[in-house]
Amino acid sequence: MAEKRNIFLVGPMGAGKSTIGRQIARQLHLEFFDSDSEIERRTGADISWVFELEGEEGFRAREEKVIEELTENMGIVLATGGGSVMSKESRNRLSARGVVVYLKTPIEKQLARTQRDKRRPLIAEADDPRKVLEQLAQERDPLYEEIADITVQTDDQSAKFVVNDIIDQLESINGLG
Ligand SMILES: Nc1ncnc2c1ncn2[C@@H]1O[C@H](COP(=O)(O)OP(=O)(O)O)[C@@H](O)[C@H]1O
Ligand SMILES: O=C(O)C1=C[C@@H](OP(=O)(O)O)[C@@H](O)[C@H](O)C1
Ligand SMILES: [Mg+2]
Repeated sequence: MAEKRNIFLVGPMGAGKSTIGRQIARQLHLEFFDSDSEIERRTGADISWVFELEGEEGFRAREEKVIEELTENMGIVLATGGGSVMSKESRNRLSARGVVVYLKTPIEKQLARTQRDKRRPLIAEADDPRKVLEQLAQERDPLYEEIADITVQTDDQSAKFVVNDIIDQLESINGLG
């Protein structure tokens, strides 16, 4: 049997990492994790509360720890938070321990898909969410590119289409599918 490798989803807020990651896991019969959900489970607080109490720095430390531990697994799907690639350690762990799928998404789509919610304080509390997303993209896009094994555009494609596209591409990578 082929070695069971991990699948890690990276990309900006609203790219669909959590939604698509869960569906890929279901289709491939793999266990699914979401770094934000894991932080919420461990702290008993929602993401915006973690930001409020511990600042972004505190949240990033938790995120790095969760990624460190989850990347030790074998045969999981992990949806990361959009800022996880800011950590060099996390980038190294993600690229060493699985196939990294970058969900590339234009800011227009990100805005449409991200309503005010408790998981995205960086834009929920911003006066100009578009500007924030543009700044984050400038900083982070090269980091997503740096570790991506597969890049998928998620503009107008349905989540289902994106899931099938990723699974097709995973099948052509040695050891998966
Ligand atoms: N390909 C897609 N097409 C349309 N809507 C999508 C797509 N992918 C995700 N969504 C929707 O966008 C929103 C944000 O998706 P989510 O998975 O939370 O993104 P992320 O985890 O990357 O921030 C959700 O409401 C989800 O249903
Ligand atoms: O881009 C970011 O810095 C963040 C993205 C969020 O996750 P999603 O990418 O799943 O929305 C969440 O981790 C937090 O609000 C910070
Ligand atoms: Mg998510």
